[in-house]
Amino acid sequence: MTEENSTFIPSLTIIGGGPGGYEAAMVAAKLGARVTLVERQGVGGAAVLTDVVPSKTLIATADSMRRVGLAEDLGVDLGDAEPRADMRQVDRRILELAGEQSRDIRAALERRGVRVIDGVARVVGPNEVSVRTLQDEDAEPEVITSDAILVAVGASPRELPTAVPDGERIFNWKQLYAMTELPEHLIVVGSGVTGAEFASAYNRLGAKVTLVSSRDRVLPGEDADAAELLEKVFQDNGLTVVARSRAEAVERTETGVRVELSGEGAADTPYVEGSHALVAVGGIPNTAGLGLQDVGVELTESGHVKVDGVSRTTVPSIYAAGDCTGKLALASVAAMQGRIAVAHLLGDALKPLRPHLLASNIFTSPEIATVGVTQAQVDSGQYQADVLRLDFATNPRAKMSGVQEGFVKIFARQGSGTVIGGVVVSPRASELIYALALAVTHKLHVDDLADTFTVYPSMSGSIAEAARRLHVRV
Ligand SMILES: Cc1cc2nc3c(=O)[nH]c(=O)nc-3n(C[C@H](O)[C@H](O)[C@H](O)COP(=O)(O)OP(=O)(O)OC[C@H]3O[C@@H](n4cnc5c(N)ncnc54)[C@H](O)[C@@H]3O)c2cc1C
Ligand SMILES: NC(=O)c1ccc[n+]([C@@H]2O[C@H](COP(=O)([O-])OP(=O)(O)OC[C@H]3O[C@@H](n4cnc5c(N)ncnc54)[C@H](O)[C@@H]3O)[C@@H](O)[C@H]2O)c1
Repeated sequence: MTEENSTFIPSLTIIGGGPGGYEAAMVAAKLGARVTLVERQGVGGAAVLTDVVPSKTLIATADSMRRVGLAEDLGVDLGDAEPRADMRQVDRRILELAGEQSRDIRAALERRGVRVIDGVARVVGPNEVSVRTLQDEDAEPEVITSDAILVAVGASPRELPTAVPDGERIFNWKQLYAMTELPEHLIVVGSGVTGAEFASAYNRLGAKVTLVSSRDRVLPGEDADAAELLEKVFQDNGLTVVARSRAEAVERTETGVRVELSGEGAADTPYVEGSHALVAVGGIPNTAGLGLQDVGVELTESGHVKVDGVSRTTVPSIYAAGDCTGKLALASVAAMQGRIAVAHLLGDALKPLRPHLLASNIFTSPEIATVGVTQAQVDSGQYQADVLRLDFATNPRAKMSGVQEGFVKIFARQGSGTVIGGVVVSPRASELIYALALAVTHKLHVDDLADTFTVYPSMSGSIAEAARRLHVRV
C-alpha cells in the first residue's frame, strides 16, 4: 500500500481498564488504531476486580444455598446436614475468578496489539497523557501523545465522614471479601441496587441481615411492584428492613457496630446494633486530580464528565465513557459508550446511546430484570401503554421447580401493540428478559411474542401468555 492510498487511522490513549476502557481498546485495535491503555489497579477495572464479578460470584453461592434450602420441599432428603457457607472457600473462589478474568482480558488486549501500562495517568493536554508507572514510581512520568484520549476512570464508593470503613467491622462493597466468617448480623446501609443485592445475598448465605433504607421502600428507583414483592420475600426470609431511616453514623462497639439513625423511622428504631456493617450509599466519580478541567473538559457539579450521545466531552479530542460520566452506572452501558466513542473517532458506523432500549438486572433473590419503558413512565403519562402483569404462580414449570414468587409484566404501546418495555421477577430473570429485550429493540408486536413457540413447560411460556393477553382484536 502506498502512502497516498493508505487510510489515516487515529491513535488512542485510554485511561481506565474497566468495561468502558477495555471494550473501546479492543474495538479500536481491531479497526487498526494504535492503542495504549493505562490502568492503575488491574485490567478489567473495578467491574471485574471488586464490583460486578466478585458480587455476582458471591451471589451464585448464595443462590446455591437457596436451592439447597428448596431441595427438601422437592423431596430431597438432606439428612441431618446443615448447609453452611464456608466463607474462606467462597472468598478464595471469588478472588481467583476475578483475577483469572482480569488476566484473560489483558491477554486478549495484548493479542490485539494494545499496549497496556500498569500505571496512574493524568491528562496534561488535549492530546497528552502523563503516566507514572507502578513498577517504578520514582521514574520520570512518560508523556504519551495521541490523536484522541478516552477517559474511563469509573467511580469509587461514597464515604460518610461518620461511617468510615475500616475493613474489619465497617465495610464498603470492595472490602467484603476479606471477611473470613459469615457475619453474625450484617447491617446494610443504603437500599439502592448495591445494598439490596448484598442484603439479599448475605441473608441467603445464612447471616442475620438488617437493611437501612432512607426511603419508603427498597430499590426506590425500580418498578414498584417488583420492589414490593422483593420486600415481602425479604420479610418471609427474616431480613429486617428499617424504612424511612438514614444512617447518621456507624461506630464500632466492643463486640460489633452500632448504626445511629435519623428520620421518620428513627422514632421507633433510633439505632441498630449488629456484628458488621456494609455502607452502600452510592459512588463518586474518579475524576479528582485527573487534570480534566485544566485542559477544558467540563465536569458536572457532582464531578462527572459532561458527554454527549456519542461520548464526546467539551474538548473535541477527549472522549469519556462509563461511571465517570454519570450516565446509567452499568458495565453494559460503559462498554457501549466506549464502543460508541471509538466508532465516532474512527468514522465507523455508529448508533448513539439509546437508554430506552437498555436491559438490566438486579441480582437479588428473586432477580428483577427490566427493559425499556418503565411503569413510572407509563404512570406519568410519558408513554401511553397497555400493561399486563402475569404472576408465575400459575406457570407449570414454576410450580415444578418450587418457584412461588415472581411475575412477568409487559408494556405494549396503546393502539399499535408494539412491545416497548417489560419486567421479569424470578430466579434467572436476567436470562428471561432477553426475549423482551429482543422485542423492544426490534419493535416487535405482542402477537410476534405470542405466536412464537415456547417450550412446554417453561417459564418463558408466561412471557408468550402475557403477550397473548395483550392481543388487540382488529
Ligand atoms: C457492587 C456492584 C455491583 C455491580 N454489579 C453490576 C452488574 O451486575 N451489572 C452491571 O452491568 N453493572 C454492575 N455494576 C456497575 C458496574 O460496576 C459499573 O457500571 C462499571 O464498572 C463501570 O465501568 P467503567 O469502565 O466505567 O469503570 P470501572 O470498572 O470502575 O473501571 C475504571 C478503572 O479506571 C481505573 N482508573 C481510575 N483512575 C485512573 C487513573 N488516573 N489512571 C489509571 N487508571 C485509573 C480504576 O482503577 C478502574 O480500574 C455494579 C457496581 C457495583 C458497585
Ligand atoms: N446489578 C447491577 O446491575 C448493579 C448492581 C449494583 C450497582 N449497580 C449500579 O451502580 C449504581 C449505584 O448503585 P448503588 O446502590 O451503589 O447507589 P445508589 O446511589 O443507587 O443507592 C444508594 C442508596 O443509599 C441511600 N442513602 C444515601 N445515604 C444514606 C444514609 N445515610 N442512610 C441510609 N441510606 C442512604 C440513597 O438514598 C440511595 O437509595 C446504580 O446506578 C446501579 O445501576 C448495578
